[in-house]
Amino acid sequence: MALKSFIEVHPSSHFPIQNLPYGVFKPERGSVARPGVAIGDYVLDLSVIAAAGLFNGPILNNSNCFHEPNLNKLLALGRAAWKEARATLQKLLSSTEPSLRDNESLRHKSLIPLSEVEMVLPIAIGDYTDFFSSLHHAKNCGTIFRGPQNPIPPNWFHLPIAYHGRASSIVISGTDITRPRGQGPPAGNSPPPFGPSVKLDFELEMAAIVGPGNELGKPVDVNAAADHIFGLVLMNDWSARDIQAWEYVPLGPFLGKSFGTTISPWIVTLEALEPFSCEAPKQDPHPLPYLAEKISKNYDISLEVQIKPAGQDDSHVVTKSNFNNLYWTLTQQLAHHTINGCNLRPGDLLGTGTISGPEPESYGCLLELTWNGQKQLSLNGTPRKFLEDGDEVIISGVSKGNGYNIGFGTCSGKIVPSTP
Ligand SMILES: O=C(O)/C=C/C(=O)CC(=O)CC(=O)O
Ligand SMILES: [Ca+2]
Ligand SMILES: [Mg+2]
Repeated sequence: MALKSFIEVHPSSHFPIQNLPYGVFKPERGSVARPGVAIGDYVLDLSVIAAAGLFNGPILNNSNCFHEPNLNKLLALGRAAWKEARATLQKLLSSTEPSLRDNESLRHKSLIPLSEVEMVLPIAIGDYTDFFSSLHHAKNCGTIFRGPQNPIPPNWFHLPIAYHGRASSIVISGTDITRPRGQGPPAGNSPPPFGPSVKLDFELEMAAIVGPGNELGKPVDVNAAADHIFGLVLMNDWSARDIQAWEYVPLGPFLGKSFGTTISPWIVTLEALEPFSCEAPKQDPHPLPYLAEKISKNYDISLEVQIKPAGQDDSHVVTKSNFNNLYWTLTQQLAHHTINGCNLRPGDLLGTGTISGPEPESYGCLLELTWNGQKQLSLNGTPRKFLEDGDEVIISGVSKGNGYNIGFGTCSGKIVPSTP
């Protein structure tokens, strides 16, 4: 029989007992942030569960990792600790286990309605890297930025291309994004125009949260790389296409992407996603030995982006994609990142790159959806080429199982005008 919680969970909920995603929250304004897991419409306060001595497995019984304002200590402990925490929490929340179910005062202290809490960034992010792993996205961007002759650079099929992103401007879902100002491409011999970006875009992405990481000089083997990934979040790599198009030659994205990156508050673990793992696309040419993995895994996660235009009450779906559109796997990305000896640390964030599918309805950003503004979208009659002030972008992600969902909730942000 399917695992069931004593807490009522609606079948459409993203957070059944099979999921138990991790986040960090404040029960009320001004209170201290602490780790929790989502269950139905509640968050379970893990600092209260730890203080009650209920993390009684061999690895976690004396750990203070649940009394921290972020998850970095838990991330550093590695897969054995994560498995122990999951087993403890699934048992504690199950319908047949009395220790929390029948303890009214503990239930009252540890289970808080999600509607009452403030979610904060769940990790301290030391470094953020963004990959470029959807073939469709690479092809479309290449065509738009560099022309149709050779849209995909020759290195693309041999390595997961990436750039170093900016960790300081990563924000939690719900944070407003200020329209960036900067230089755009000049027309003819005129000087470059300067001002608020006129081509502000979203990018539909997910990101991996790094666990223990590796010592400087010691690469991670691709077949062991999954043990270094705690879980996934939704991510919006906001991009100013005019700033980007002018600045990116030859060193890659800089100010066109460093003004804000939004992540969802809940980290869904790889354990919870395991039932939705699927074969990754066949790679041709065969990758070099350090990237050739015994098991090449993707995940079946349905992704959707909605835009709620300025001044309107309803949001409109602008694209539907799936995580399984990625060509390079998470484990190949991580192994490649460390192959030169570069060290990854607990809490590092690895963006997948924009997740575009093959069909125009599955493109992962407005640059592709409107072909750099040559076409416009209709949001129930409201035209859009790029984002306008007041527009809200809402990403959601879910894996649909037999009678339950493993969901990510949403990742949203609203554009506010440039500051002069
Ligand atoms: O093709 C380019 O020059 C740039 C493409 C991007 O903007 C993509 C980037 O941020 C990586 C990604 O999201 O896939
Ligand atoms: Ca990106
Ligand atoms: Mg960004």
